[in-house]
Amino acid sequence: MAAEAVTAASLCNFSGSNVGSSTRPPLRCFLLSPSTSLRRHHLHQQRSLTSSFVGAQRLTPSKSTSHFQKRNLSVFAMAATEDSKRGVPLKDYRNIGIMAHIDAGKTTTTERVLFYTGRNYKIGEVHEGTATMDWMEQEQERGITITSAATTTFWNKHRINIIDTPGHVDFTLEVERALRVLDGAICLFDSVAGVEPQSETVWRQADKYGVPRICFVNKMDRLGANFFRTRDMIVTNLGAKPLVLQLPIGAEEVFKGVIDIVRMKAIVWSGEELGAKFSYEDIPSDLQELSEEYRALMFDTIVDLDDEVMEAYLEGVEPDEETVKRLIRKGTIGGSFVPVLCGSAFKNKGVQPLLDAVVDYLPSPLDVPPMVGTDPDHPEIEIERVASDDEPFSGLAFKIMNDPFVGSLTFVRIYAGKLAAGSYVLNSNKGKKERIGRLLEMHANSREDVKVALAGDIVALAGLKDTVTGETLCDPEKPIVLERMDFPDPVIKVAIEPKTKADVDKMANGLIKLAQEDPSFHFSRDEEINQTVIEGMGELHLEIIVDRLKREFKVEANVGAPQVNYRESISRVAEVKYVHKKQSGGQGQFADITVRFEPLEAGSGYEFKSEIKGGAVPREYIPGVVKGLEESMSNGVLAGYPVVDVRAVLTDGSYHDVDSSVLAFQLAARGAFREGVRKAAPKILEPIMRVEVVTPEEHLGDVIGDLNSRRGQINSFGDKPGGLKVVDSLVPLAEMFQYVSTLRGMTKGRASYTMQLAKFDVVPQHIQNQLSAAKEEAVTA
Ligand SMILES: Nc1nc2c(ncn2[C@@H]2O[C@H](COP(=O)(O)OP(=O)(O)OP(=O)(O)O)[C@@H](O)[C@H]2O)c(=O)[nH]1
Repeated sequence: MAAEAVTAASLCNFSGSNVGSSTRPPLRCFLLSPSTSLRRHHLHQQRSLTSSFVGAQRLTPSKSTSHFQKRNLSVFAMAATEDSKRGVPLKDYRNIGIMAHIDAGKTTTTERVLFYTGRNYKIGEVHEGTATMDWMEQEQERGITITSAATTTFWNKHRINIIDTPGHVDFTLEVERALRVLDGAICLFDSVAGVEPQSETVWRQADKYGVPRICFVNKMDRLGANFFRTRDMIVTNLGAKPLVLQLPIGAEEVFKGVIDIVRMKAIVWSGEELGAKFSYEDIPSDLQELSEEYRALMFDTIVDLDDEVMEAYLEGVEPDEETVKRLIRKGTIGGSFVPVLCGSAFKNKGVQPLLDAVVDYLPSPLDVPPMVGTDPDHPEIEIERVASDDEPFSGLAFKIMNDPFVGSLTFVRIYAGKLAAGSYVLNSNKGKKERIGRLLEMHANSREDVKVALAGDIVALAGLKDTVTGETLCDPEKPIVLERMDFPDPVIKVAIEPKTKADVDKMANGLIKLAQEDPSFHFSRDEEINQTVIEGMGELHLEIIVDRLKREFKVEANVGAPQVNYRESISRVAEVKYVHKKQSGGQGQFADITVRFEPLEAGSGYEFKSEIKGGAVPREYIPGVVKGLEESMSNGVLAGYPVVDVRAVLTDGSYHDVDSSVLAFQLAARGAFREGVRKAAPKILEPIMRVEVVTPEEHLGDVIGDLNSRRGQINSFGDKPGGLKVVDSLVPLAEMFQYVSTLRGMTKGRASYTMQLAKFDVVPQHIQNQLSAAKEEAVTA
């Protein structure tokens, strides 16, 4: 199977020197970004805004909520009072993720973290395909991490929950999901490749969710490793402010360890095998001056965060280690800067200090703003949940996985309160109760049944029936809907058919399960062409779905050619009067409506509004109009694609005392839609992808020529270390199928690309004609 990106390793066959990048720290004295409190206030507001926006869109749960509340109150209360003694105080929790570009070493680093925290008994190497985090078969075969598995581990009496996040662009939704439930993150970079395109995407996503980060410059042992260049790229490519807390001792094959700028000590590893010992030593004399410069720079940066410390510092008193750590922690959590560390996960150097930094600098659930949700029955009312065991139970389901042993597992981040096995909770999005069968704490290669989970925990629940990703589970007595995630609509689809008739039910069952796990995956039955269609975020995404059908659900399927998810919309306002009349024999049908169709901003979807006055269309018939219009919206007039960004306003109409009915108005609405949309200058829209290609300079001409031939629009060019060029472009998705093979062929496998949805735009007229003709052909066939 073709992966959509070529590995970073294959790009970087240049020899490493520090060309163009100074080891010296940049000039001191720079302005800090907005103060901690300001930023947190902003973040808080941002979360609140999102939640009220989402709340307004959400369907209100049915009345059964309150009935259910009464019935199950006692069960919940009983279960929650069971033994729930907290082993680790909440302030010592770290819920973190590891984010990176593909192949930067996320899986290896996670594996090492699990080894050094003592939970991983037998370590797996990624290249041998046995890494324990990659527990799905095809991940092992492909050597890429697709799903986020949550793993609990312990370091220095701190409980660290790690959520593994995927690096591949087709799985950005997984990254978003993980970011939602994290309190902090490690951002990994390959010290040879520096900041790569996918890291930029993930970095922006982390900005969106206000996730504090520390950076780990990995692979310092590789040929071409360059710590300082990566630090510079954190400034130029990510617009972030790095705070260098470690300097490498050597690089490439003579990489020995790191200098700890906080303690002013060298940390040197005795070997490179798993479990190699390290010792604190004096800083090598050739690095003494540089270390002092970076220490001074660190002081300059952190003292700004505390007036008293600043005053003392200006008078020549350096803050002590405890104060330094406190201020680094404050600045990291407040987003003033990002600590930068380095090492080689593969060669077992730098992992323990990285774990110390997670504990020292990343936030606990108490350090981030309280979770804000809404009242299920009154979405306009906001409710806050402080991270505490004493608050009502509130948790968010962020991942569903099919486990071969336990069945379906729902991963939940508990924001507040306690959750007991055997208790009942409320799924407040659906207004349905769920019984908690088993509560499992997940480790990389083992799972532990626990009786009670507490605020801050990430646990897997077995036995839930109705809950899907993104939904809230809460105390039935104190219902809350936490923010829902926005899931992008799929951009690509393929027809799929089981190879044997006997597999029809099995396939349907598999598709239902997979769609529950992954909200960016949709499937539907197209009765017109008698086919099942699956939709997703990219070719690889759908290939993996088909692969999982085969492996997990034992369904062999034939798959059609991928197709783009086009949309239809209108360009101008048009009003139409439509009369539906049938009055020959028996009961007649009569409905008369006037509807105005108005174009809306991109991304607005579809809206209906009634401006009927004086009962021109009686109230009981309006649902008929709504239904008729809604049905038509899924089938545009040009080529049958869903219609978006349109408001339909019912402005006038008339009815007949005997012959009018809901059905007659429904049929009139369909007619009004057909005529009205035709008058409103309909258009077909296509997904346009932002495509970023990184290529050696000698292939730049070919890459650009090829993008142009794909209707691409080149936005900008840039330089990357090692004579690489970056081309930033917008290309219609329809032109990007199998791009990976073309790019490989054209550049001898030395270029890579990333791609994500940028916008929907109007297709050229000749393509519109082709799509309309194809639709007509399919209907007449
Ligand atoms: N030389 C060197 N190689 C490393 C290091 N860390 C990881 N690698 C190698 O880099 C390759 C990719 O590492 P992974 O850990 O799979 O990277 P990943 O970021 O999890 O990749 P995806 O799962 O595809 O996102 C593997 O062959 C690793 O052995 C390192 O510190 N030094």
